[in-house]
This record gives sequence, C-alpha cells and structure tokens, in this order.
Amino acid sequence: MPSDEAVLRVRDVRKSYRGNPVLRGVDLDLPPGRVAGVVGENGAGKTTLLRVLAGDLRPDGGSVRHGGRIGHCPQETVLHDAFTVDQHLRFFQVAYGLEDLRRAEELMEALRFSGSRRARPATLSGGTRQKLNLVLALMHDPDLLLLDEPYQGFDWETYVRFWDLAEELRGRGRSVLVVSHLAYDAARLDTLHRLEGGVLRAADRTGAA
Ligand SMILES: Nc1ncnc2c1ncn2[C@@H]1O[C@H](COP(=O)(O)OP(=O)(O)OP(=O)(O)O)[C@@H](O)[C@H]1O
Repeated sequence: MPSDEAVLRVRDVRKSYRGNPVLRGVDLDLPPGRVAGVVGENGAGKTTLLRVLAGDLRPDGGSVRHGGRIGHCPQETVLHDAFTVDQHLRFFQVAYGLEDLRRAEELMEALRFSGSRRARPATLSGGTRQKLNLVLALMHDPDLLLLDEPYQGFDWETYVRFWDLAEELRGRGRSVLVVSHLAYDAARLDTLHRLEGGVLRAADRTGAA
C-alpha cells in the first residue's frame, strides 16, 4: 500500500527533555485496518511517543502526518469530577460536532458500561472510568485510535470485549495503536514494535524480542 494512504506516517521524530534524548528518530507507517502494538520498558518513552502522535506534545524534530481523524485514550484519565457521565458525553459531542450520541451508546453497550449516566467519575470503579475514557476517545469513530496502557482496571470479560471492539474497528478499516509495557497480547496484533534506545524496531510477535 502506498504510504500516502497511511492513517499515520511518522518520520524521524525526536524529543528530548532538558537535553536528555528520549526519542531519537522514530519512524512508523500505519495503513488503514491495522492493529499495531508498541512495547518498551518503563521509561522507554512510550507515553512521550503517544503524546507526540496525538499532537499533545511538540517533537523537537521530524514529522507526524495523520490520514484522518484520531482518538486518543491517555494513561491519565481525562475525566473531570465536576461533570456527570452524561455531561462528559454531551461535552465531547459538542467538541466533536456530532449530531447524536448513537455511537457513544453503542460503545457503552459493547463494553457493558456499568455506571449510571448521572454518576460523577469519582463514584465509578476504576475499570468503569477507563471504559468511559475509551468511549470518549471513540465516539466520533476516528480513523486511528491511540491507546496508552488501555486495560488497566479491566476485568477479563472487559478485556475480551475490548479486543472484540478492536476487531470490529479493524474490520471497518479503522486502525488502532496500543502502547503497553507487556507484549502479552501480541497474537491479537497485526504488527508489534519495540521502543528501545529511542527508536522503533519491528519485534517478534511471540513477545520474545
Ligand atoms: N515532562 C517531562 N519532563 C522531563 N522528563 C520527562 C517528562 N516526561 C517524561 N520524562 C522522562 O522521559 C522518559 C520517558 O518517559 P515516558 O513516560 O515517555 O516513558 P514510558 O515508556 O511511557 O514509561 P512507563 O512505562 O513507565 O509509563 C523517562 O525517563 C521520564 O522520566
């Protein structure tokens, strides 16, 4: 597939914090309909990379090109305790310019969202808050979903539903990039990359690399 059809095209991305290089020239191409993983040890720069890819953090050099809309589910929850679940949904509906909440409701159903729509995030379980985060990142049906350690707090059933959802997205030509310190879901990924020494390398999907 020609690279100009990629949903994500990353070239020579570099980022240092106070002179300490974390990303030293990251390259990545992600075509539509792919589920890709990025693994790396603690401190390897995974969150930094995802924030650069999401446009949250400016790289010192290199380029990031998106081929469509993106959704970003960061490690830290984006939820605000002054707002109820419903208010979060309506806030993001306006921000994304959506006519209705149909897709959000479908996603909540798919993930078996167990909280009340009138609840505030502080009263929800950690896993339910994480589901809401995921719904907010996906409710505009982005071409690319960026996920940072997405399953913290998920029970097994939710974990399996998460992967069913990733399959559904892939089947509709959407792409997903999952960042994790573990490669245990490697069999569910189309490609696996390892972030090491500030660069991305193709990794063995048995997780042995
Ligand atoms: N805002 C910041 N200012 C200075 N240094 C930072 C900042 N953010 C991250 N770092 C440093 O950059 C390096 C990479 O951090 P990053 O959080 O991207 O790694 P990670 O692979 O996501 O780690 P983990 O698996 O522990 O979440 C670390 O050494 C970290 O201390």
